[in-house]
Amino acid sequence: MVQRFRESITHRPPFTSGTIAAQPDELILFFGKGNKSERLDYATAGPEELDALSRACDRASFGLNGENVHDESYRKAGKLDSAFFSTSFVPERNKLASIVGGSLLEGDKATRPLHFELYKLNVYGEGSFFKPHQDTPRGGDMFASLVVVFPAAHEGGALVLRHGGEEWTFDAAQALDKESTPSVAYIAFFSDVEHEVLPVTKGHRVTLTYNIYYADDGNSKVPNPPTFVDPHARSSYGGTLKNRLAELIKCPDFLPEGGNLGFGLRHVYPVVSFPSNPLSASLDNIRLKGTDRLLDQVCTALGLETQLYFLYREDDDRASDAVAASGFHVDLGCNEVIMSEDVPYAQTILGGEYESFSEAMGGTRIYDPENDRPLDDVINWVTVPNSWTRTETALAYYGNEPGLSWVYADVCLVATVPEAGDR
Ligand SMILES: O=C(O)CCC(=O)C(=O)O
Ligand SMILES: [Fe+2]
Repeated sequence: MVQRFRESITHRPPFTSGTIAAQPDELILFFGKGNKSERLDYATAGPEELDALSRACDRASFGLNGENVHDESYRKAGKLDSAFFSTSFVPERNKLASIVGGSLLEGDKATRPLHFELYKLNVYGEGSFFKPHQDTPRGGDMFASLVVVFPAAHEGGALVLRHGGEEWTFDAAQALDKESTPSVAYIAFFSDVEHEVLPVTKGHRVTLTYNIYYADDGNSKVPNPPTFVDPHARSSYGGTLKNRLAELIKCPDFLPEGGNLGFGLRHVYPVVSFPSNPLSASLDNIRLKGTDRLLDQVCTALGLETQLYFLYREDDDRASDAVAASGFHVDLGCNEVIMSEDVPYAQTILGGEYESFSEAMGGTRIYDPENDRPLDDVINWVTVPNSWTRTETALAYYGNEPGLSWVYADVCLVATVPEAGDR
């Protein structure tokens, strides 16, 4: 059951979808092939204006064995290349780019800047569809596609996604119908996801498609990406997470006396250290996002208290050297210790005697600053802690030579499970 819960955290659907509010100017479209262009406002456009847009389109082709082919038994839709229309809807300028980046990507990938390349405008009139296919990558760093569906009245045209034996459906028409303010629907999916547009049964389904690329070499970092949980995740993925955790803690054999569950965070966060006191770092600035935020909410909703901790590892050579050299000798009785930020750093390092630790005494424990020793119960890691959010702390030590060493701490989340009778 722990395995099932763990999988519900790490196994995410390969797409993100939903609706977002659109500004009035984002719903204006200019299009045309000659010298004069036509103007269309999705907020007010009726069937005639949408028909005019449809007539301005070419027949959409698709890639088959490296060639563009027209085959209306495979794809029936109209298209305009980006040279023939103009829109002020720009994902990087509204919240969509960060929504897509923040919910599709995790870990250090989520901090990489993305480029959204406007690809085509498509009009799917009545009877239009696009049979199952994968999108042709247009360059090495393209990893996903984005479809934005504008609020033109239509029915049908749901997008069906298939990946790893699973299937999902996103009906943009239905999603837009539920909105009372002007909005667009969006869906972004990884390039290896097969997808299909079901036939439009009424009206006009007008979309913009974008190719999504990494816009860097993989080494640069955007320091503080926005906090976000996408609505799809909250409902379906969040629901699974909650059910699996509920099922786990309902079982009386699971941590009967209570205990701690530990989670590695799946996003990168900024950790601030204060220049006036290099031995302090703060968890205050961390606002959890994406999966991490969802997990925190799910734990809290099920009556588990949560807290962020710094995790110090014994297998960090430099830390052990520094500790050994600092002359403290308190046996921690475990090989990893985690502590909240209000533990002064000097105490942290009290865990000397690293060498005497045996595997049998192993495990991660929470440091108790009042008694200057770790608490008895260990952390049961549900997901492996990682080094995506890491602090470096300088530690001066005095041995036969004075020196300076760095100690690393990784941020993780711990949820406390009450004893079986109390949950
Ligand atoms: O319109 C859609 O939802 C998907 C379109 C598509 O798959 C494509 O243009 O490659
Ligand atoms: Fe496609």
